[in-house]
Amino acid sequence: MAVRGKRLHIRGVPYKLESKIGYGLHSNVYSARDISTGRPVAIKIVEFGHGAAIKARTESRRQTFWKELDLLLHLQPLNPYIIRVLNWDSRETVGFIVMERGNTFRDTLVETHLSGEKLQLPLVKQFWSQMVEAIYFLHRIGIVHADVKPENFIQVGPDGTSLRLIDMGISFRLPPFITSRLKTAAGTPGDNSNKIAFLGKLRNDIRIPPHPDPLLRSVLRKCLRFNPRRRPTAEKLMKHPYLTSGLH
Ligand SMILES: Nc1ncnc2c1ncn2[C@@H]1O[C@H](COP(=O)(O)OP(=O)(O)OP(=O)(O)O)[C@@H](O)[C@H]1O
Repeated sequence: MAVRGKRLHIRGVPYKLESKIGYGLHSNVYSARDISTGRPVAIKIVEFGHGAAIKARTESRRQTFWKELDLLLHLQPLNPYIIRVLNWDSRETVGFIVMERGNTFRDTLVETHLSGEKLQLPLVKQFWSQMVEAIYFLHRIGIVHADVKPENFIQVGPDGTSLRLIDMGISFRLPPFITSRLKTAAGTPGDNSNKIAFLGKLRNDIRIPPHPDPLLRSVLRKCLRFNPRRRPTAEKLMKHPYLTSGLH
C-alpha cells in the first residue's frame, strides 16, 4: 500500500505519513511528520483485526498493544532511555503509538561495517554506557525487556548519540522478591532461533580478538560467556572498570 502523503489524525493531531520503516509480528511502523510542528515521528500501527478475524486473536492483539503502551507510559518519567511516546490512541480495530523517531543502532553498525570504518572508541563507550544504564534502570524496578538487541535501540537527538529502547511488546514485570535468574529463553521468535540454537551448542566461551581497549575486551568476554549464570548483571556492568575508569 502506498502511504506517502497520506494524512492521519490521532487524537486531533494531524500527521503526514512518509514511508513504512519497520514491521513486527502484529504491527507496521511508519515514518511520519506532525503537520502542526513539523516534528519527525514514528507511528506504530497495530491492527487488532476485524470482520472474519478470529475474536480471540483480535483480543490478544489488543491486549499486547495495551500491555506495551501501559509499560511505555509507566516508564516515561522513570527511565530516560525509553522511547518517548508523543501521542497514542486505541480505536475499535486499530491502535496507534506515536513516538520520537531515529535510526536503529543496528543500521549504524551495519553501515559502519560495510563502509570499512570503525566507530570511534569514545563513541562506543558512550553507546555502551547508555545501554547498560537503560537495562539497569529497568531491572531495578523489576522489569525485563526480554528482547535487547541493536535493532531495538533507536538513536535520537541532534547528533544521533542518545539511545532509546523500543519494542516492549514481550517485556514483563518480575514478581516481587525474585532473586534467581530467569531460566527461560526470551527474545524475538523466528529470526533469533538460529542464534539461540548456536548459543545452545557452545561449550566454550567465544574468543574475543585482541583489541586496543583491553577493558572493552574484558567486558565483552564476560557478557558473552556461554554459561548465562556466569554473565554479569546490569548492576555489575555499571561497576565494571570499562565504565568507571576515567570517571575519577
Ligand atoms: N521510534 C522508532 N523510530 C524509528 N524506527 C522505529 C521506531 N520504532 C520502531 N521502529 C522500526 O520498526 C521496527 C518494528 O518495531 P517494533 O519492534 O516496535 O515492532 P514489533 O511489532 O513489536 O516487532 P517484533 O515483532 O520484532 O517484536 C523496528 O525494528 C524499527 O526498525
